[in-house]
Amino acid sequence: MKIEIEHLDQHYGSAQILRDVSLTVDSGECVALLGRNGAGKTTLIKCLVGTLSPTSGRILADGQDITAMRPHLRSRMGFATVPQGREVFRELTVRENILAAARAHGHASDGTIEETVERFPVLPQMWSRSAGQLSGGQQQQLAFARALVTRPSVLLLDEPTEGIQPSIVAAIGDLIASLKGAMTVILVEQYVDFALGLAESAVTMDRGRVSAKIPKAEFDRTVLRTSVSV
Ligand SMILES: Nc1ncnc2c1ncn2[C@@H]1O[C@H](COP(=O)(O)OP(=O)(O)OP(=O)(O)O)[C@@H](O)[C@H]1O
Repeated sequence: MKIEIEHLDQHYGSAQILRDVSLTVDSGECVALLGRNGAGKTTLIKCLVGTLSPTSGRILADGQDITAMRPHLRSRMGFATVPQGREVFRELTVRENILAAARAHGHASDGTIEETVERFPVLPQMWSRSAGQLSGGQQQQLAFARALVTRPSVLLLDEPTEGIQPSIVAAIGDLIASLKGAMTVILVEQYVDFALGLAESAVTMDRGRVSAKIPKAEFDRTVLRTSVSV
């Protein structure tokens, strides 16, 4: 699915967080969204998910204006997210977390769950545990599985490596690499090398503004790393 963000502004009260953000992400493209703490990356992701409404501007999905569309309808349309902090349902079991997402999209019994869970060998071992008992890395894998059982066409990832041990980071990197081309991916990351290793293009965000999109061939010639380091 192609995503077009046009002149998006967002405010929290009187504070302007997003400033005239425009960005086009082609169908199947993986774009890295980089920037310091507080730059506005999560706010932009929430505008795409639909949990925040922009003050002005438009968001188009395959040409359809979805700016005012509610989150569950965007989800049905093919948007899925792995939010910052994972936000798994801690009181529910691993199975229940996955089943709830799959069921909401009509994929409870068509083989999608089995096919998805195969990608995360740790999850079947934890199947009946409550999600709150899982380690951070295991919860992150559950959050990915929960997103993927919806068979998304757009995957919005908000700092998937945050607070995760290196072995799981590598597994998450392999997973994202395997998804490339099959869905549009917007990858918010502070871990610049991880993001640039996966993305085909990158944008940096600074005080609510995004840079022009930088193609992979130009990653080394840009100031991407320094513009993000804290
Ligand atoms: N609910 C809120 N009310 C008021 N201000 C907020 C709220 N949420 C975020 N902000 C502010 O909006 C700005 C952008 O925050 P946002 O979380 O989008 O940044 P970010 O680039 O994702 O940073 P981080 O890497 O820390 O998650 C920050 O100045 C933050 O303090």
